Amino acid sequence: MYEGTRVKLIVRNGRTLEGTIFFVDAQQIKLKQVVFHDTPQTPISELVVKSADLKDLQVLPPEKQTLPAAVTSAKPPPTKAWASGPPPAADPSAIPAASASQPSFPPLAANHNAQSHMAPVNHMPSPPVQMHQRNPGSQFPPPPPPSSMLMQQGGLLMSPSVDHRHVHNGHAQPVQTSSPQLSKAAFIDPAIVSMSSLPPIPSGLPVPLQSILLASNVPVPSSPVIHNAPNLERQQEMNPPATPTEKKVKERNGEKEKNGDKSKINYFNMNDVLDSITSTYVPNTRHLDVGEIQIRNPSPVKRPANSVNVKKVSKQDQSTFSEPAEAEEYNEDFDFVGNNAKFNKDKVFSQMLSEHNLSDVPDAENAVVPIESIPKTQFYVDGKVISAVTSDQMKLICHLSAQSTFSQNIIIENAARSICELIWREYITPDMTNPRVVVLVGVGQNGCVGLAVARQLANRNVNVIITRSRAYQLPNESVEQRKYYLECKNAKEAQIGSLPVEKVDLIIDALIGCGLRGTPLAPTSTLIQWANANGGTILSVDVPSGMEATTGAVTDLTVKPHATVALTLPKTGMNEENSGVMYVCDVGLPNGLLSGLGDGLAFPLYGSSYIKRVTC
Ligand SMILES: NC(=O)C1=CN([C@@H]2O[C@H](COP(=O)(O)OP(=O)(O)OC[C@H]3O[C@@H](n4cnc5c(N)ncnc54)[C@H](O)[C@@H]3O)[C@@H](O)[C@H]2O)[C@H](O)CC1
Ligand SMILES: [K+]
Repeated sequence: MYEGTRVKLIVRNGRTLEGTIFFVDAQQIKLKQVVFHDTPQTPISELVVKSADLKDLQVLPPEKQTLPAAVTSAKPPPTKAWASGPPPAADPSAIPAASASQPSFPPLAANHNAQSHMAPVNHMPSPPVQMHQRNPGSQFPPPPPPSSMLMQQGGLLMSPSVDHRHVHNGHAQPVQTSSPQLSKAAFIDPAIVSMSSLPPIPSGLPVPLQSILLASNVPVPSSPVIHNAPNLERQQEMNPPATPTEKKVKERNGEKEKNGDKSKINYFNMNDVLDSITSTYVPNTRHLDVGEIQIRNPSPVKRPANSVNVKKVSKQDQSTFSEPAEAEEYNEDFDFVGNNAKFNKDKVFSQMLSEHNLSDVPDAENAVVPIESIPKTQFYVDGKVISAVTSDQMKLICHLSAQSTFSQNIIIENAARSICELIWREYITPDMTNPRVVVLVGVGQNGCVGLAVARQLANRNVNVIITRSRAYQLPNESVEQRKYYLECKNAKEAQIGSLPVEKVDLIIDALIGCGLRGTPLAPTSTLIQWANANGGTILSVDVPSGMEATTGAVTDLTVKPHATVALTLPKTGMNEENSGVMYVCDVGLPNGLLSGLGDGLAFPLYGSSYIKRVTC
């Protein structure tokens, strides 16, 4: 039943994504139509999230079952940089049009100071409701408010007061009263329950399902989940025959008892849970036969007599507790939110087991996308969060700088100087005699930076050879930068076929940056293969050539660098496996120009250095 359900996940690296479930089992949730909230312009058609990588899961209401509209605005107009060479020949693996859409810059954090470009304090992933509120331009419209929706008012998280005693069509209907009150719910968003706040999952149960369960476990005051307890009673009266899962559960409970373990696994109907969540979000929908959510040792709490947020626990409600008690004990105000952690989660897992016989699940290991390869929007410099950008966002940065009166050659020079700072510190050291450096130069702006690095090194008597992937066809910065380089006394340029076979000391990979389209074609691919085979230390400019900057996707025709210096900001696809040691460098773009990108980006605090180490 949950196949086709659209869900919102928070994964281990703190990122939020939405997708439609098409398969779920103990190890994984397979999603299609996946959109990361921070990179909505780059939807991913299929994604497998390992259970171990899940932090939270929320089932979205039916209104959100469709993929957010793709950004259809025109791609950035061609810049001088893009005119630097014709696109590669038709390539079936070319990046689809969607990735060329106008990038957007969602805010990174509420406390980010855009004007000063100060790195914000690290923050926890925001619950969806708050995220929508913070990002009015978001392509994700907020869902209809759940009864417990949090509201942000005056910097405090507020929960609207809800009186559930109103009844419509025979069902309790939440009615929001006028004055929001600060409530306990302010600190627990029932729509997305933090797993860390809940007790450990019993062993032997399918781990990813805990998220579904936790997400569905919305014991907010007067939740329809609780209201439908009578249905459970009816169900129990009917005493249906035990399902295979139920049998398994009984067996396990038997074993537990034998081993002196008093805890019990309970049986749960997952479909009902998911339905119930939907009904929590969507007013006027039927309330469902969900009464099996159980609370262990629920504790009554006293509330002020005049509180409108009071919910009496009825006798019916008690059947939802795993250890039902005498009616009197609960016939008073009950703190459902406070008792959140006591709800029994196990039943859901058991039901899921029955629907997906785990022994039938194919070995999905190969299909699993490690969470590390999911694009990251945050990295760290000196312990502070900095943003990462997709290739489209980077193109927008390049476009803005190209459109401004600020000279491209200044950016190129700054990038090269910053990279040289690292080279002199780490890669060409005084103990080296006559170090040999090969600079692989592409036809775009990435190549320009390589040419400027080559000049800086040649000026200091380093034995430099450049090799271009292609001759330049238009007058542009590439032509200018090559001319400047060739004006150095000891400048050398080699044809592709005459590159040294013996190991060189350093290879500067400046073939392709964010302008990659599809798998590298010859002769660029030949240069990539040469670099990987040479054995010399490779330093990539901006991104390893041949790597898709947004996703980090690599092929056999991707440079495998020892280190990568990202220009301006790291790219979302970067990690230490595909990029080596990661650095980010200041290219000196005026910060007023960058503020035109919106206030969502956090830049490194460079201090006296122009290049900084980046960590995940
Ligand atoms: N503000 C900054 O940080 C700046 C960064 N810059 C760097 O410029 C690149 C983007 O420049 P662009 O010219 O758009 O693209 P590339 O240099 O990455 O290369 C495009 C070039 O590559 C060829 N190409 C594309 N795909 C293939 C392929 N599959 N096979 C072979 N060749 C391919 C194509 O012909 C294009 O011409 C950015 O990443 C930074 O590194 C700038 O310095 C400006 C400021
Ligand atoms: K590169």
